[in-house]
Amino acid sequence: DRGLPSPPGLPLLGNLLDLARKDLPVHFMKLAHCHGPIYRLRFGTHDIVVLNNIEVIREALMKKWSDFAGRPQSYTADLISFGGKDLSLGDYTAAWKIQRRLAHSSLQRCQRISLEALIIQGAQDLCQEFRSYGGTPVDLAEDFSMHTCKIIASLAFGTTFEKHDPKFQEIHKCISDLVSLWGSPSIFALDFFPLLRSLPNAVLDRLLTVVKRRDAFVKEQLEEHKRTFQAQEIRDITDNMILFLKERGGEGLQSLGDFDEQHIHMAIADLFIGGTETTASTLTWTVAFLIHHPQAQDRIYSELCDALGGGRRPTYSDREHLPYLNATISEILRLRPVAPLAVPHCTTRDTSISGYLIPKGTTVIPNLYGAHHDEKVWTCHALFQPERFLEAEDPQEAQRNTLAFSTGARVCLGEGLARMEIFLFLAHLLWEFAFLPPTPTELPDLDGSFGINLRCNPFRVKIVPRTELAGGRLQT
Ligand code: HEM
Repeated sequence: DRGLPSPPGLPLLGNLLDLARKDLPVHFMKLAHCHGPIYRLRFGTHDIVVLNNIEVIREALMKKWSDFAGRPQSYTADLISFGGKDLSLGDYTAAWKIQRRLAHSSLQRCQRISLEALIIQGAQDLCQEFRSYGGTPVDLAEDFSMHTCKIIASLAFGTTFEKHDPKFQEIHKCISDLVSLWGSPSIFALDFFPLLRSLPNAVLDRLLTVVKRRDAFVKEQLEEHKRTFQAQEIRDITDNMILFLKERGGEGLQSLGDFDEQHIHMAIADLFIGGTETTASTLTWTVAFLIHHPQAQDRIYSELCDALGGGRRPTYSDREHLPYLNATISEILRLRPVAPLAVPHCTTRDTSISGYLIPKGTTVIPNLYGAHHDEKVWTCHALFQPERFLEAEDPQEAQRNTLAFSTGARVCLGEGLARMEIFLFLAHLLWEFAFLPPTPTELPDLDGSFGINLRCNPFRVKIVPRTELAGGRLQT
């Protein structure tokens, strides 16, 4: 990679201090101001290439998608996924390709059968819950997380959990813990400082306990589904995967090379994890921004009243008639992409970006957050302005410039599901309720906290039925 710009580092430690920053996406953007949209960071013998604008991200992940389809292998990822048989963290191997295709087709199949009705039911349950608060200020992040978890549980296992079911609460907590422990610095350090692996590590112990619980739950579901499986009646993602096992793997999976049942186990676990915190986090961010922008809430409400014309509840086909709600969703995904640095990629062969050589095995980080805040592409990039998607010279180009779900071989597998959930939940909630701060000065923090996810800091909100507002409006 001769000539690739490289911010100065320290002797031996290289750019460790850059990589250890909490606000990595923002820090990477600042480095891009000095060194250009693509640069290399070095740590020990590891090279990490960071991509900071839409052109270089598209060139790598779309145009040369197979060159950038790998994942860097790590000690800790191996530890939690039967030696790296992971869907989201697994490398670009023949077995991974089968795993991804199977996960994709299983999800598609369930989506065709029952998805919209399932999500609308979830949205109505959530409305019921919000009504029950009677205007008392609440933190609704947990409600969003529970309800999106219920939907993916239903798709994955065909199980309709009740919110208060202890088993559901346990697995929901297990997933939240896994996501937050995985992002902790002492886990990150284990991958780069092998000496630490022989020392006691309380965070790693907790992570392994949580992983054990996750695996016991997935295994139990798999075994139960195998017992009750009927080929004529494929009810959910797990059934679909068992069908694949029976059809293709009846004779011991030899025809599938390294692919085995642990790949199926991990695919289910990953869909379950991916389906819980991400969508919920986007919904929480939307409410936080809308509390700051009551005029945007009123505009969405007016649009919903016009499109629905009376008592009917929103369906997914209404999205064609709700441009401002769609623009609001695009703006939230732009401003606060929940996976701001995607998941690190790794080059599968010697390749290049912008004419710079990138050797095989290099870790590549697409800074999606940086691309969404590029002032050359987005005027007043830090401001919440849904109109930008409606008034852009080329609205489709504006859409293409947002990459919250990434792109290419590793594009988010749950994008279709997430988009439908976000739209239907918001349409139902914003049609029935207005979201207000508990007091005029208690407004949500809009900066959030960076980790592997970009999380909204906790806030309280007063949820008021539109029917209780004068003229149904927040603003006159
Ligand atoms: C707002 C919601 C969501 C956002 C913004 C989001 C974003 C992302 C991003 C940025 C990636 C990494 C892509 C890359 O490495 O280039 C990803 C991967 C992934 N997502 Fe999502 N996601 C969301 C919801 C979901 C849902 C609902 C599911 C499950 C049903 C899901 C399952 C996955 C999986 C399995 C991967 C790994 C794909 C692979 O490595 O091949 N995501 N997502």
